Amino acid sequence: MSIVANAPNPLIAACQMTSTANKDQNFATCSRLVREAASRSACMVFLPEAFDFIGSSTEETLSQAETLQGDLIQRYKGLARECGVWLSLGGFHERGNDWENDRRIYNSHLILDGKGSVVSVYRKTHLFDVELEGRVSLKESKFTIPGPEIIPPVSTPVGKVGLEICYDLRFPEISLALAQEGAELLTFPSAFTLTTGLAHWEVLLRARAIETQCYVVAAAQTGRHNERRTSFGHAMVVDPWGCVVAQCTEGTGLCYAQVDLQYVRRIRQEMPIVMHRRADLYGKVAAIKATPNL
Ligand SMILES: O=C(O)CNC(=O)[C@H](CS)NC(=O)CCC(=O)C(=O)O
Repeated sequence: MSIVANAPNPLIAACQMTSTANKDQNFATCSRLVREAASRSACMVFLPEAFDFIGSSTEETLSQAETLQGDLIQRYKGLARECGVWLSLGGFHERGNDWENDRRIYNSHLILDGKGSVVSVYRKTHLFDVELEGRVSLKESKFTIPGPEIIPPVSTPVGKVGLEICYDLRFPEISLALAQEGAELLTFPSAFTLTTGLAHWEVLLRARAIETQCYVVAAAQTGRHNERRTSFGHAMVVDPWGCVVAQCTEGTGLCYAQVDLQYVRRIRQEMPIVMHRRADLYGKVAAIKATPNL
């Protein structure tokens, strides 16, 4: 144990919640969680994908989408300012550029600073189009535009934060790219399905932490959102050695972790995997193209 009284490592909080279609109710839940984290001196709070709402149909989802200038983000800006905390708003249903014509959205992850300014926006690049017979059927691309780019890590009071969302977790290339650009923490705000979460959630998060030597912060949706959607939960923080250092219990709540950037540096020094990478060999893997449906 090394809790140094005069030089505490900054504290972060990862949230877990059950969004419904009711935006006001979800905001009330999130603002309670953020206030609680702030009262315990967390300096950055991470909210999950779809912290704004989870609709029970495509129509309901689209009808509630807003722009970054809309009322909801305005309210979150006020919350960040009032509490003086940085916020990761992981997975906002953002109206796309050509909304009037195509009614399509982005799945957007925003970072707000402690004054309430938007300092970064990442739009989810890998969309969840998955059909597991009798268990999972989601086609995100039906109403979502894939983000065009990876966003460089953002400097925050807890370190350089790389932005991802949920299903991005399954594509190690984006995590490696963010680590290469200097990320010290990777974020995966999520709404993992129960089926895939049981099988894959923790092992994927720990793998991304170990291979990038980053902290991994994964806020999560949990429980039953409507008659058709249930999420896995298990919001957690993993340290750069792959240890789960915080995890939420059942239901709505938070878990806390201290971020030790010295530890990141030490692990990278002791096991310099970046130096050992054989980039000369992997070209073919990175270049694999999607093949048409089998
Ligand atoms: O639909 C919304 O409103 C918000 N978006 C989501 O919940 C997204 C797309 S449907 N969910 C996932 O990516 C689950 C990934 C997953 O479960 C896995 O990779 O196994």
